[in-house]
Amino acid sequence: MAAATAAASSEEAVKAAKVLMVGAGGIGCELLKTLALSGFSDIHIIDLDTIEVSNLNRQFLFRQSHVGQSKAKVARDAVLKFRPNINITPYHANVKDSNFNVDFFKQFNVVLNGLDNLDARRHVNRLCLAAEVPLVESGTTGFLGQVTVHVKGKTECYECQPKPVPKSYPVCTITSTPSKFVHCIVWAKDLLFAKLFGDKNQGNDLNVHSKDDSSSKTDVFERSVDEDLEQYAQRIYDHVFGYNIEVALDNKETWKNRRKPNPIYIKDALPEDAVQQNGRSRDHMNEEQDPSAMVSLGLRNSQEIWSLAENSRVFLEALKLFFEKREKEIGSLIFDKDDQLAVEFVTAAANIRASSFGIPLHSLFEAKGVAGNIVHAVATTNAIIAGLIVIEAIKVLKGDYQDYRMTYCLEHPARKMLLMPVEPFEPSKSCYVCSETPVVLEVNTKTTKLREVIEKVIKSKLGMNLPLIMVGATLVFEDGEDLEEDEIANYALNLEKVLAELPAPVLNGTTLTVEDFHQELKCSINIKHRDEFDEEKEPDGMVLAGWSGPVDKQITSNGENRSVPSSSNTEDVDGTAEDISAKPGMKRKLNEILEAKENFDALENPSDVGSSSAQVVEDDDDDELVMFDEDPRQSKKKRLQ
Ligand SMILES: Nc1ncnc2c1ncn2[C@@H]1O[C@H](COP(=O)(O)OP(=O)(O)OP(=O)(O)O)[C@@H](O)[C@H]1O
Ligand SMILES: [Zn+2]
Repeated sequence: MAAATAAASSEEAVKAAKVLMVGAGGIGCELLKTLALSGFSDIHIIDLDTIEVSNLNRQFLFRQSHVGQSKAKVARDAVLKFRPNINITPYHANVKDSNFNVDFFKQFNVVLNGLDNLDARRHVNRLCLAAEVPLVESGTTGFLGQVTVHVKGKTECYECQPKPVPKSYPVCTITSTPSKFVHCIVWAKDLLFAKLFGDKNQGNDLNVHSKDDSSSKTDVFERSVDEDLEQYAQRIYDHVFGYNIEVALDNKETWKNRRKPNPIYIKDALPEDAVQQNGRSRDHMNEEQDPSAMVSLGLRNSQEIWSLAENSRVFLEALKLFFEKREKEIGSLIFDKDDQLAVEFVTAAANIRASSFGIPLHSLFEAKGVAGNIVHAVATTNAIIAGLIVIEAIKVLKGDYQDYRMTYCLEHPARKMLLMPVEPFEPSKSCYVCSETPVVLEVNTKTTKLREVIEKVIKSKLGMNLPLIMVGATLVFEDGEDLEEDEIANYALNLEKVLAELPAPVLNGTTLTVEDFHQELKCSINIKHRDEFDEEKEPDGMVLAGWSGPVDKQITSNGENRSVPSSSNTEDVDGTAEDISAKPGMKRKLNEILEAKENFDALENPSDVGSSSAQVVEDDDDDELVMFDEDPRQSKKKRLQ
């Protein structure tokens, strides 16, 4: 649907508009209210989630009695109470569902995002481009926030600019030489928790060897059928905090210039009778309640720092509770900051490890913040951002593209400005999403299987869900539900073939055409053969150039990238608030405007972009502040005229 004519008044434009809101969370609730109060009368809302207790502090359209119900539907009902004559159409669904296709998007004059994850944001960006519907995109992280406008052919799209890569840690720091509490948390969460309760087939760098390795091939983390749970919990404790540290100490070189860790065995941390007594009061626990080590141990204050003994008790108890009360989930658990028992386990494990390495211990509340990459949401920021979304939406509806602004909400006023408007940029000519520019993939075509290219590049980096891959006129792979059996078998064979041996061989100079019909995105990948890759620097064994998307990773190096699972209610790392630092032109402008050092810090660190709970708590003092240098690309970049 074409934007209204430039001559339209704001009021007329608003009245005539049909808008789609994606996300009815922290920003979404504010946005729906502001839209309704601004005169919008045809609003559609998509949100896949149901209301949780933790949403109630800021998602003010929801009440305790709504917990468990669809956010989109409850938000609609709440707003209709004070604006009964408007139309609000809720969809309790994932925006990535195939019925929300290009035709669906085309019915709207503007799309407004109040999302909390990169995956969904990219998807909406692609559909808006395909449907030629303007997108107003937003995100907040604590006090920081931003609203950006994306109009095909006029401004850059959401994916034109690279998003900063979230902080990653070398695996050896995590597994062997932690120096900060966050390193212990990553170890406890991504290695130990994953090893004990997650998918056993997943790679894991946790050292699981025992000294007489040659004789014992068994995984020390496996619980044998007849092993008493008490014994098992103590054995794991002694293995990871005692034995593994002793093994690490054997490597004298490592500790030449570092403080040596102390191995901790359960007998040192807890007197034997305390081990026996542990969790004794559990019998009084309410069976209805979710199992909690804190409850069964009578620990009440999540803001208090537990002693080593208390952490040890929580560790043993939490481990036992997982096996006793949540056995069915073992093998498929993924750490979730809202899973109390998981947070208790990770806090205790991180603290015991921190004790060993002489790192200060932290409370469960703090540990949860670090583990969940939580920056506490600020309702006011969401309200400000929602207001700005509506302001930009009205400009879009009126066709006032000269006046579009990307607006950044800062933590501290600089030259009395708390809201900083910046003119949008033109679309990037090298963006594979909104321009036809091919990307280049350097890969060893003789050893790399098609499956690896699909997983590591096409799905993970290019963000395609259901790709179709052509080499010249030959279709080598297709994903989707409507395939014939022989096609499925044929593609399965191709997946396991190396590129050079595909029915249409992929060699140096070959161009792959990749298409995702659902996203209506088509992209060319030019192949460049390379024999060798640096395992440390290029762990994927392939390098994608001309790609500007972010990578959600927590641990890098020695061959492994670990993805942070992306889901709507976790804190996907993505780019909004930090886009600021990623825009070279903006940097210069910011440099002129901002003086306060805190503003620079604030802009460099936030990571999400989620509308509320966002991201990466990064207190790394060795994190260099990226200074606002002149970027050579800037001279080529033009402001929107
Ligand atoms: N793919 C998607 N389709 C539809 N809605 C989505 C999708 N991804 C995320 N959302 C919705 O976007 C909203 C983002 O809101 P917000 O950041 O406040 O998150 P939240 O899950 O409500 O809160 P928190 O993450 O702090 O617990 C959520 O309501 C979420 O359900
Ligand atoms: Zn683009």
